[in-house]
Amino acid sequence: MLRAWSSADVRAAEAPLLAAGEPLMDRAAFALHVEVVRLLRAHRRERRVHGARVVVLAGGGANGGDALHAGALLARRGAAVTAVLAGERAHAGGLAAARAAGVRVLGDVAVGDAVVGDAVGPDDEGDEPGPLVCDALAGADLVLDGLVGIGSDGSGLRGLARALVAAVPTGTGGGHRPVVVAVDVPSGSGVDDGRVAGDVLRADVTVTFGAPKPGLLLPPASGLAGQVVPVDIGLTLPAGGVAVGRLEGADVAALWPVPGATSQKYARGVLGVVCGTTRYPGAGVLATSAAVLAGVGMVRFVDERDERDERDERDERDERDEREDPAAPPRPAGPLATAVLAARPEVVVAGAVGDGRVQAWAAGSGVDPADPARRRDVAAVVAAARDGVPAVLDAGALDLVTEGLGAHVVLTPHAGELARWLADRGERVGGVPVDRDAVEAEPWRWARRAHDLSGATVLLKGATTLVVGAGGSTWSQADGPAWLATAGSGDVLAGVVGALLAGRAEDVVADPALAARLAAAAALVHGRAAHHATPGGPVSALAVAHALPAVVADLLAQDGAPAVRDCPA
Ligand SMILES: NC(=O)C1=CN([C@@H]2O[C@H](COP(=O)(O)OP(=O)(O)OC[C@H]3O[C@@H](n4cnc5c(N)ncnc54)[C@H](OP(=O)(O)O)[C@@H]3O)[C@@H](O)[C@H]2O)[C@@H](O)CC1
Ligand SMILES: Nc1ncnc2c1ncn2[C@@H]1O[C@H](COP(=O)(O)OP(=O)(O)O)[C@@H](O)[C@H]1O
Ligand SMILES: [K+]
Repeated sequence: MLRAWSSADVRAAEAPLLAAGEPLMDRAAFALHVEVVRLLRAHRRERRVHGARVVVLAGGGANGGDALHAGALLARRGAAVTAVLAGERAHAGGLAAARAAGVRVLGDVAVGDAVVGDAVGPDDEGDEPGPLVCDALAGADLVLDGLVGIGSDGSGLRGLARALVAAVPTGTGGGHRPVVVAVDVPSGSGVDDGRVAGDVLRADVTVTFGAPKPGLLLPPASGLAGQVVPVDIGLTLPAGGVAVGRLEGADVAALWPVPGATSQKYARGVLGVVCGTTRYPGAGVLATSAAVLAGVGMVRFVDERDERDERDERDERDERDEREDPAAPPRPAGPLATAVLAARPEVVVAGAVGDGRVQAWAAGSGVDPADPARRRDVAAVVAAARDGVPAVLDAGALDLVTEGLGAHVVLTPHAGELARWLADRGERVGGVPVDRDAVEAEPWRWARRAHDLSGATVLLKGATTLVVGAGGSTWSQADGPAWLATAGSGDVLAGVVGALLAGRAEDVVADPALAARLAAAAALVHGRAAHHATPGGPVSALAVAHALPAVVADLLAQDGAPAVRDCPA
């Protein structure tokens, strides 16, 4: 499990060690330079550090200090290092180390009595990089982004720092692009909330100290961090203070409901499904297939009834009452259930919500809000969920969700659906109703808001899927390829979430916080199934469902014990 702590927790953990004179910055810089050495060896044709051209972008705080110290270590190993000072001051120790190691320093900042360099800013403001800086960036093998770390307020870089980021070659059109290593965090990104305001240099690797920060796991900032490499600098972080977590394979294996030798299908969990309509049966097929293939004990699929069916049933019941005959004859499957049975013959068809017991529900995928009969079934599921039955509510069930649900209920909107749900409840940003762009700019904020308003666990789908559960506990999963953005893949996810809720229903009722971990586990398996179905290529939703058994088997075949990859390790 990867866990992120807030910058406040990291600072609090640093404070006593700094007071005791522990060389935290030396540890950070040493680990940073080791990672840069690895990258240079991997990326340079010459496979060595000697002669590599490295540019250090250094802000005026300790983040710049880390970068300058690492630059000094690289220079001592023969790299040609140029440091560009972006602040009105520079980290004195880092600058001294860099100069002593032969780093070329460009910048206009005053350090002590001396003015260092003259390479920045042909204009009066000094916030345009000069030609020496641009040349260094154009020829760099690797750029270290040490402009600002956890000292940033996330409102966007300013001044020369912003201009330097804009001057780093992006490689568009096949041009040269240096490897970019972010120091602690990509400079200027929202360290604690994942916001991105203004330009942030996209990193290939972020070397982060003490613990990952939430912004490295939270979109949109997480999309700019590249590979996150946590470095242990000896901090002790508060055990209960994790701001955001990310499950890994072993954690999911430990959560997965696995039958024992004496298990039977009912005890393993029955999932009731109200997904799809006669007009759009696909969602019924996909959600049901996914639940079966994720290993649920049994699926009870609630068939769609139109008004004529309901009239016939009423007449038939009245006739039975007259005959005093209590036994209802089995109802033939309608067109929707027939389509589902054709794909999954093991499914049991029910005539209505409440016909037969279930441990959990999956409802709403592929249900059109304008379809009154199906919506009544969905509403019955929402009522059951309100009464305490674990449930996953998707798409066409979301607008029936109001406040006061518990965290045993998992909502699975995408950004557009979440925005609509919030806007319908009067949520506004900048004076206008919340829209998809607002949710995509601050997905954590709005997923938490939806959790606060509904009481439910909220799984917000996207390239990175966020889950906010009881007490605001947050999981961030980025396990699937972009090919997973294909019609019907959300229906598959609903089926997987449902299978897990059914398989662990008793545990979820006892501890609703578990629902968020199960939902995150479902997202991981869903993403991996897409990779597994067609490695590197396009994937259909049904193929994702069909890959589930193999992915689950792979996970379970690994050591089932959760590997807590904590930081410090
Ligand atoms: N203490 C230690 O031993 C250890 C610390 N560690 C490291 O310290 C980092 C935290 O250092 P920190 O607290 O000095 O803050 P930091 O992130 O450098 O930012 C302050 C500087 O940024 C500037 N700046 C701010 N906003 C800006 C903007 N929008 N646009 C442009 N500039 C902006 C601000 O400028 P000013 O506002 O002063 O003009 C100031 O110069 C942490 O992330 C980790 O890397 C690790 O090595 C572990 C050991
Ligand atoms: N760029 C992406 N990379 C990886 N996964 C994605 C990406 N975009 C969307 N997804 C995933 O694809 C699924 C799409 O679900 P959804 O939007 O409900 O589609 P549908 O309604 O067609 O089933 C979600 O699980 C989401 O997390
Ligand atoms: K940085």
